Amino acid sequence: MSKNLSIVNKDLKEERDKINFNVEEFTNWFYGGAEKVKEKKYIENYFLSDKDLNLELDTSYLSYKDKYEEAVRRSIVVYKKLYKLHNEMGGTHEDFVKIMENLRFTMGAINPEGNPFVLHFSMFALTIMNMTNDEQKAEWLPRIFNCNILGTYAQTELGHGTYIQRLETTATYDPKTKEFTLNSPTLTSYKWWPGNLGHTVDHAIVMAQLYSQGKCHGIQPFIVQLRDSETHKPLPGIDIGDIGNKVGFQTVNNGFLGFKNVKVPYKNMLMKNSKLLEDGTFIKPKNAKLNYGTMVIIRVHMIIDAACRIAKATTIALRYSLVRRQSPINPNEIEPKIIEHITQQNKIFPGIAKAVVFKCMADYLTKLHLSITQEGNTGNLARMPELHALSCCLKAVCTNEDAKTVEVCRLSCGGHGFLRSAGLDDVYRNSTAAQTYEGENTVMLLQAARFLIKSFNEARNGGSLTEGVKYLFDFIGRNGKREIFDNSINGILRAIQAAAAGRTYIAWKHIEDDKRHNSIEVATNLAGVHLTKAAELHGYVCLLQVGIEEIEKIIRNVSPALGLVFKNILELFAVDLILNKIGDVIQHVDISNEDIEKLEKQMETLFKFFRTSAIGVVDGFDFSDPIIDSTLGSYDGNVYENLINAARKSPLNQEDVNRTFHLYIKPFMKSNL
Ligand SMILES: CCCCCCCC(=O)SCCNC(=O)CCNC(=O)[C@H](O)C(C)(C)COP(=O)(O)OP(=O)(O)OC[C@H]1O[C@@H](n2cnc3c(N)ncnc32)[C@H](O)[C@@H]1OP(=O)(O)O
Ligand SMILES: Cc1cc2nc3c(=O)[nH]c(=O)nc-3n(C[C@H](O)[C@H](O)[C@H](O)COP(=O)(O)OP(=O)(O)OC[C@H]3O[C@@H](n4cnc5c(N)ncnc54)[C@H](O)[C@@H]3O)c2cc1C
Repeated sequence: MSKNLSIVNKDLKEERDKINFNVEEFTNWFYGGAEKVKEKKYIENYFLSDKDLNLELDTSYLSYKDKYEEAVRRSIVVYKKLYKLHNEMGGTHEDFVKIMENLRFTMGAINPEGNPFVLHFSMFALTIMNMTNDEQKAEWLPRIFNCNILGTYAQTELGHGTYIQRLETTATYDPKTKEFTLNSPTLTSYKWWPGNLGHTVDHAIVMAQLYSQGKCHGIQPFIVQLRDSETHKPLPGIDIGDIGNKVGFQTVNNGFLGFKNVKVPYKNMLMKNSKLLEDGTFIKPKNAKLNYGTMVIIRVHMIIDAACRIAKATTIALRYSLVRRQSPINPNEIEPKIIEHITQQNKIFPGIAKAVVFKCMADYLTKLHLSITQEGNTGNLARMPELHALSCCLKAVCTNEDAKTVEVCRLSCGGHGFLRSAGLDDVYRNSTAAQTYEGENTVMLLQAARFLIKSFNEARNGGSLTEGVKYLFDFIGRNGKREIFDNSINGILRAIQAAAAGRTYIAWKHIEDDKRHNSIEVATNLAGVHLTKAAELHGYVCLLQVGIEEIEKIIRNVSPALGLVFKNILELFAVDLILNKIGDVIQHVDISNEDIEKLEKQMETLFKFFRTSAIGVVDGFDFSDPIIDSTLGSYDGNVYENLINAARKSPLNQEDVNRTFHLYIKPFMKSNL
């Protein structure tokens, strides 16, 4: 852990002295082993110690244009170093991945409002790696890797982001010239949102409707050059720019893009899945959704991002709550640390538990993705729908929880939480953006619900179910009887499963009833609210189930003291979950008022136990001060000194009297109105 050299606040020190487990052991679990922690620290320090980055400059005070330019400058410093480090490490693909994984946090500290090259190293590179044939890989990958070209992923248009089947950009193939002609036939067909598109990149993967031999063959990916390699001027027929100020992501350079008769060579259509012969004959892919593959990979990655944002926000909120004193609980005693107020524990402790369980889920989903992708490479696509449903569901549930938790952390810091220097605003902006990008969350839940309803029909007909939805059999087997509640972790899991299955049944019945008067599609739309609730509950079932399985394994492999902390965390997650979903549970589970009161009491006991471990767990997330970048959340806890020092750096404080006094205020005051 990188601790700064200042003296640690005595209240915080007192808390750390009481930690009764090995924090380093927790950190090693969080990052996947001691070796990985060492690598992380080395890589972090390698980049952040570079004076050329000029991290002293607080970019939040800069203009929109200056922020972008500084973000580009800093990113180039980082990428030059990245290649140097990569060579030093041995230059393998694995080395590159290692550096990129660790840069995830470091880049956030360097460019807090977003990275103007993020799409090049994520969606652009991933699409080329996964959707090209061997010749295309050989042509493009070295140029991408060496950054001779820079690219983005241009799918969303002004008129359509969700319903991508109706994207309007066209790519019309002419077998005589062996070229595609790209056009944006309407205003709504303009690409709109792609990150880094505005002024940074010179290439893009463009999703466009393929027309060949007079027929439309649906959306296909094309590599398109947008800007001249020397002058960076837009190429003929390309109308391109930045979409303007946003709620967050100010330096990501999201852009717009229109095409007028832009010629693209035959070899630039990505041909791993769909194929077009030179004479214009279209050959369908094995599964039409294979072209959606990059979105699935990113949705899988988004679970760990959500876990880390929650970990960062709870670190800030907890450290502050152990230093801040206010409002005596007993009028005759001194003001306590605000964490002593049980409502404050209720705000922060469940968040810490979520970060841990989401991390377990991220590990699980990454492994599942790898194994289903390997099956796919051998031509077996059977489990693709399962992965799609699970990644949509968890992307939505985890980013919704993430945004909610980060906002609660801000509130838990009172007024100071509203300061930019508290460091919670960028985390929140990134969390809330994640609710929309890579598939809007309601839409993602509805995709997951589609899978649930199919599985429910399958279960009713005695078919087979994938492991994660087998609980639907239990519901059907109970034949209308309610699940009996028992107050154990597995009892809580069964209760949430019963609630998820019950809500799936309600949605299914709604559709069946409405189908008598409406088409299946209309009936499904009318059941939408139930469907999203069912999918959300299913997401919590998955989280708790995987949390139980993974944490049981962890407990077997760590010291008894840390094992107890993990047990405590799992129970916190489970009890918080059931209390938050009690309305859904009551509908389908035989649970008494006494049971609920017992759960509420159990929560208080869990808080009491976790009170001494909490600081160890957030320290164990191991965010160094430059990464946490917060006046309230630094390791030393010197909150008030940090706040006044940050305030003194405000540009307005660099002079005693601002010129507006002589220009406007004084004349106004002297004018006698
Ligand atoms: C890295 C940091 C920066 C990141 C920046 C963010 C970048 C971005 O935001 S890029 C743009 C992301 N855009 C999106 O995510 C768009 C969201 N929309 C979609 O994914 C689709 O339109 C979607 C899934 C909602 C609907 O797709 P559509 O083709 O209309 O399918 P639809 O007719 O509803 O049928 C769904 C069927 O397809 C299947 N399906 C859909 N997607 C997939 C998939 N990816 N894999 C497997 N199956 C799939 C479903 O299982 C379902 O099967 P079934 O019919 O058997 O039930
Ligand atoms: C920060 C950020 C970065 C982005 N980066 C990229 C990028 O790099 N590349 C790229 O191509 N795109 C990018 N996007 C676009 C993003 O993927 C889309 O905005 C997203 O998929 C949502 O689509 P939409 O904007 O069309 O929303 P809409 O679909 O118009 O959503 C509006 C409302 O309609 C509802 N709705 C829509 N369809 C349905 C339905 N079937 N059932 C029920 N409700 C529905 C939604 O739930 C929502 O409430 C980015 C977006 C953001 C915010």
